[in-house]
Amino acid sequence: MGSSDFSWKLADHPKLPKGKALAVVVLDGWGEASADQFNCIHVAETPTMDSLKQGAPEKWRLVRAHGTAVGLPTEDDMGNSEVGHNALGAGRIYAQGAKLVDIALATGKIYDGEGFKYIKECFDAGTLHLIGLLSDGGVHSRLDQLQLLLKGASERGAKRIRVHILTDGRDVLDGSSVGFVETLENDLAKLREKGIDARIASGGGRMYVTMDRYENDWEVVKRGWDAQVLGEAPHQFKSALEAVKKLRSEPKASDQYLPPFVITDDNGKPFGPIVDGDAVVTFNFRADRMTMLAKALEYQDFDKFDRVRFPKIHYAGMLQYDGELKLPSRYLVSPPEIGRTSGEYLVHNRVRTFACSETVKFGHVTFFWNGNRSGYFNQNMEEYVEIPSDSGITFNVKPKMKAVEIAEKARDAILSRKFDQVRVNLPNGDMVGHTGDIEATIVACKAADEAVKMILDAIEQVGGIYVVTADHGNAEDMVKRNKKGEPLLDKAGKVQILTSHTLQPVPIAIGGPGLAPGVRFRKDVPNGGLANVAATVMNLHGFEAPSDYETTLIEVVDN
Ligand SMILES: O=C(O)[C@@H](CO)OP(=O)(O)O
Ligand SMILES: [Mn+2]
Ligand SMILES: [Mn+2]
Repeated sequence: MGSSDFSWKLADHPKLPKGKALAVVVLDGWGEASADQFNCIHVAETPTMDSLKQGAPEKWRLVRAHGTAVGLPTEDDMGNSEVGHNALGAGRIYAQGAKLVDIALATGKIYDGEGFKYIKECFDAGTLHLIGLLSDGGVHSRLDQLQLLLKGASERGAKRIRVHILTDGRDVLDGSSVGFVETLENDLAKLREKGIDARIASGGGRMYVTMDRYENDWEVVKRGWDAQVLGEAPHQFKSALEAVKKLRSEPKASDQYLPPFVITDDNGKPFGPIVDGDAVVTFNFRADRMTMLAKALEYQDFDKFDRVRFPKIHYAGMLQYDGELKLPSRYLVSPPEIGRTSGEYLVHNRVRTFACSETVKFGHVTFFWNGNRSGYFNQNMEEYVEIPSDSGITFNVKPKMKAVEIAEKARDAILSRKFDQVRVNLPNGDMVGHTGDIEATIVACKAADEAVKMILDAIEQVGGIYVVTADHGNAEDMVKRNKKGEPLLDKAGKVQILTSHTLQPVPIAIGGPGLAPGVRFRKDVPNGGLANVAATVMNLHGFEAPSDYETTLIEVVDN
């Protein structure tokens, strides 16, 4: 399509009417898996979702939510919120950050770009700091990419390198941090043999240090800043391996929540504070949990916490994390250019939109949904409501989270008749699933199901339509399994709890009194994935989807 003949105007759907209130409900971390005691969705009372499933195959089906269906490098890559909501909102499959970084590293293009050149300017006199999530989870970052970057930077003149690690345990098994630190320590020792002064300088668990999101709790970022930039932390160790082993031995310790630590020399002096003249790369490719640190590293004017020092550094992100804010301004790899998202089209076609979640997932139905773009397309047509999340807790303590509050907001928005689309994310299955607490996750799934019920009841009242789906799996499988699907046991004979997302497909259900007779799921899109949902939603608003969108999942048959 040439830019001259481009139009935001969507063609009318030949059969489906406009003007029906449409609820789009995304259950975060709600996949479909076989029914056993580790499937919390199965164990929980979920009468609403169960009744939707009765509509199969015409009104309920499964869609793919992992791997290449959402633009990830391989079919072994579990789904995640960023790629899931990107696909749901954009209606097309983009090579995502993980893959783009792989390509840039494999071709060496990463080193030819403006971002790396900017970083390299500090290599003679300064230190190169690499900050990010240390695991092979592939959701926010990947160890092999860090390894390649270390190699590439050292071959291109970096003489002094400091890695600031964030331990995972959320996209990978809890306890795996020890192995990842060992691997990295070995790599850095090899660099030292080559005369490069390379070390781990600081660390902490991702959920307690640095990787907050959507400004839920700036204290998390501050803890990281103190360790990474100021070289100050409540714990000092001589090595990172000693640090994670020792801190993990505390009661109730977990990789996700390790306290911040710095590595010091024999005199107790931290190895790697960030100072004037240094270069910094945040090596996560995923946006949401690096945006806050990116602001702290980049913005001259900043009042979220006292930075104490604001070093003059050359900072680049692995990717640009926010396309609207252009943050960070320097980056090593260009992000996927996710344009012409369904949200933008619908606004241009007078579809009034309401979007809501609680803080920890708020950006999922706004920022991710709109292609990693913050803010409104058109303030007069859209309203985004954020319900403050609890902060400073792990969500197994309050597994109901704000499900009722989100559902109430959605209900009120639907009943107000001011909106054509009411879109929500219900976080429970995912956020509680990540804690690995099975009892709490069962409570979480029930709460999410009750919230769906409230929203569907409101749709019933206004004669509307609903689309209920999910972004990827999590709560439907809480245990690590062997190839035969049997739970794996650890050395002590206990099942290995799975805190991560899964490779499972997710359900999608359509219905409501406003759904035109004869609308049903097509049979000829058997491999349909999340990217097929946008065209489906556009149809239900009475429009044809743009021709380059992934095909719709529905058809209208004459009864
Ligand atoms: O919490 C997160 O950052 C990820 C897991 O790493 O979960 P989600 O993709 O569901 O946001
Ligand atoms: Mn998610
Ligand atoms: Mn998750």
